[in-house]
Amino acid sequence: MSALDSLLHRRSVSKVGASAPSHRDLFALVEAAGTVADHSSLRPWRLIELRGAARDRLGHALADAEGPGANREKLVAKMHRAPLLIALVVVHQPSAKVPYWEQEAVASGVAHALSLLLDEAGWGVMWRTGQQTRSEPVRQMHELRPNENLLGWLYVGDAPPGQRELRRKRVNPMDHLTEL
Ligand SMILES: Cc1cc2nc3c(=O)[nH]c(=O)nc-3n(C[C@H](O)[C@H](O)[C@H](O)COP(=O)(O)O)c2cc1C
Repeated sequence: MSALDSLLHRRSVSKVGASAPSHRDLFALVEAAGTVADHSSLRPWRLIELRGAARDRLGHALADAEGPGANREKLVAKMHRAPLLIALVVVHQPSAKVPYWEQEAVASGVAHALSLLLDEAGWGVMWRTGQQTRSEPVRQMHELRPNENLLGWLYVGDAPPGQRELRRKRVNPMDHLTEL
């Protein structure tokens, strides 16, 4: 499939099944996603796989971040919407030339590319975040270093069988593209 076709047919899948790509399955996709444009090739990103009980620990960290009113059970259950969560991490590299925002743009590009590649490989994927994404308990649960921040998680599992739902509405290029 061409990049054009892959993008036009991509859909986020909110309800996925119990199978997920293995650690090894991800290698080729991560290698390809890592080819995005990257000023000074700083590689300012990394990914963390969360499977099994790691998802429970994330639910508890989100509940800790929310405080006393949190519905802990519900938050833990939400982390089980997919068998694999891939945490997206921007790793800020010291650089006089490349500011932080450019490095976030690179990490975000990797995340979009990986999401597209997983979709093209037949997996169901959805990028999710939440208000507590950059909270201290969630940082600690991921063992982030001081120069790292989360960009959310790709929820990955097998796509439901049958015809894929087509994109409801495409953007109108004229609304987004101008000339000077
Ligand atoms: C950084 C980022 C964070 C997102 N967080 C959420 C989220 O927490 N919950 C949600 O329902 N959708 C979230 N989305 C949107 C979905 O991933 C998805 O794009 C949306 O449901 C539209 O579906 P589509 O990708 O098929 O157009 C997020 C997207 C991005 C890029």
